[in-house]
Amino acid sequence: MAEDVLMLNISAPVKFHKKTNRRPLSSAEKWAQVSQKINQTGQQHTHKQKLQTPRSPSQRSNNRDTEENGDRREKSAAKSPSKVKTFPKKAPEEHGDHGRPFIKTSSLFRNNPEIPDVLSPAVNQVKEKVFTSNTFEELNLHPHLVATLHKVLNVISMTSVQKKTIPVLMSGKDAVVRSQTGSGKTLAYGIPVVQFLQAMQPKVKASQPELVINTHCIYSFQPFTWIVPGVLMGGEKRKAEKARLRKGINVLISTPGRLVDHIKNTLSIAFSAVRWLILDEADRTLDLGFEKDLTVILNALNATGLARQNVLLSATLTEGLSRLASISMKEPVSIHVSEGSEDTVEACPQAAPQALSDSYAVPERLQQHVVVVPSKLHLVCLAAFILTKCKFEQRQKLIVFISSCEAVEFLLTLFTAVLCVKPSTTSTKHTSTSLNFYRLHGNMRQEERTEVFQEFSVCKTGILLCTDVAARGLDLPQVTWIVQYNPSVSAAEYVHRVGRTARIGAQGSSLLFLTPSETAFVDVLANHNIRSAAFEQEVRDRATVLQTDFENYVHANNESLQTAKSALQSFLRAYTTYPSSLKHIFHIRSLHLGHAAKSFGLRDAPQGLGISTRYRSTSALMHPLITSCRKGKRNDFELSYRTLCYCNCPENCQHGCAGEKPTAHTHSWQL
Ligand SMILES: Nc1ncnc2c1ncn2[C@@H]1O[C@H](COP(=O)(O)OP(=O)(O)OP(=O)(O)O)[C@@H](O)[C@H]1O
Repeated sequence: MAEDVLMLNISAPVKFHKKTNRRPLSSAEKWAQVSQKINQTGQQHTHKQKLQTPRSPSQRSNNRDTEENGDRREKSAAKSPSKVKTFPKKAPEEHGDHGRPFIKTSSLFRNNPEIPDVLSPAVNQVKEKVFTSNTFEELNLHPHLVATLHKVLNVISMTSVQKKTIPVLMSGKDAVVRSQTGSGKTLAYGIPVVQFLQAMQPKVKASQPELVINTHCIYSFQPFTWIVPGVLMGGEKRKAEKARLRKGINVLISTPGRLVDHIKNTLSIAFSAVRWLILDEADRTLDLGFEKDLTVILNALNATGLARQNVLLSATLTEGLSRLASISMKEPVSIHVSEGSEDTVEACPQAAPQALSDSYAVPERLQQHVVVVPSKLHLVCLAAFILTKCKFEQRQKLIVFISSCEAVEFLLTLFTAVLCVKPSTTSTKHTSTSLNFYRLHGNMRQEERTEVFQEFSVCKTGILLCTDVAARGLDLPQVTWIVQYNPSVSAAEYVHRVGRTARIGAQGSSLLFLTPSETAFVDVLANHNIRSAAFEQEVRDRATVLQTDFENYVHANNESLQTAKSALQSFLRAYTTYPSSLKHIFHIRSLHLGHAAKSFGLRDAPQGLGISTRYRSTSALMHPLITSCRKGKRNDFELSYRTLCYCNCPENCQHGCAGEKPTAHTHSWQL
């Protein structure tokens, strides 16, 4: 990376602050200054010109994007925008004009791989209608149950999956149910279960628990006081859970692992009384690790010999489920909610899952986007997107998916420190940029997770940085954007992630970050009939200002430096976990370590990464990373981005898309 070096004198801003006796400017403020300048000088210019930092006449005379030109722009942008000072290109060991050492850092815009055109393959989008005109009164339910649906849950008409599933389950049959995310699957099984429990005679006594096991939440219906739900999940104290079981519950909600734990260690579970087994997110239970747990659970249940109703549900059930269906179900009815497909198929255990195609439905009013960004620019692009949405637009609620817990923690700390402006103590004006960051990942205590979930549920605007713990099943209201900062490990997980928005008929958008070498993932998604649209973008000058702030923060002390390094390591580790079917797209060898390091605020590829004692297995992977370093390909970014927009909802599209073919729109990120 020797030729890819930018000299920055980071001590200059400190001098400037002392002289003026002002507090240091945050990135957001620096950007605001840049934007203001741009607005003042560039009102009548073209869109592209508007977004560029004003240049000297000599610079303006040469608009060609030569390397030298690029260098000059980056150098000037890396300084405080109000006091632009350029430095001649010097050897890394040289010193600044006051004897202060220059910091060596690689340029953001050089040696990036070429950005290929992302051609979105033709996709025959699977569509599912969310609502029907039918009401719950038609179902012969207990009047209290219907009243609770209306008054407590504000639910009047049935969704398609509810209309198809509730009668099947009330007739006592097993079912395999697939319908899109946010279409009301929980009530599709919750209502029959509550109807069943309220009708039982004699009423269940707390000391003789009837169990309904599922892996998802079920609503507590207030009028039926004898219906007592209880939850078992990792992260809670086992003793408290045992006590809860002993008191008596008749709806047991549990994760597979925790239930197995109790099967092996707790005597308080009366499996002989189990009447229902519901596996929500059933395809997930087949994932590595869970299948073994599930076998233990099924064996424990089957040992009782009692008849039981079984239900499997997910938005992404595929034929891979046949094994599970054959061991756990009796002649299940396959319910597949999608327009033009066989709606409800009576089937034998083997046939039912085969009736499910590989095409996943996504919510009709979801607009999906892909942005191709070189690794080096990932961090600033994410920051730019967050600032644009949450600072310049109102009521934006974002969920950002990140591949590891450490990276979530790192980005939370970095963004809070660099992007969130603290209120000025000298001014009465509240200058705080209202960026509310939250985080959710598997290394948090259960109580903490619940707290964050509740806070983010009720907040009007905010950014949730999370891992895939938030990808499935969570019903968070009014989420406007799903950002996949690191791509999901499968098309199914993509569907669940984007399904956290555009729920129950609402509008929503998603943005998938890919590096140039990962663009083939778009084809993988298209194979499952998932349609995406391309973004292109540029953020040259302001991106460099921001990147410098990130790097300064990370390199300010040893602690933040180590945190960044371990976040990078965790990202690399996560990158090795893509399934072999996707390794041709997401292979650790095609990652450029130096560029990936940049996206963690590190100035260069960390030297000692491979010697880490904690992640010895990763160290072996470092060598190919360094040797696979790609050099020399220059990347020209545009200052605006174009969207190729395929709208699933032509009637709601602000761009006027017909929905049939992609339409190009030009946008700008207001940095
Ligand atoms: N008939 C209905 N009318 C209005 N709202 C409903 C109806 N049924 C369910 N809802 C609401 O829709 C939201 C989504 O429901 P739910 O979480 O059950 O979806 P899901 O299909 O299980 O999604 P996922 O696959 O993501 O888990 C919830 O807030 C729920 O209260």
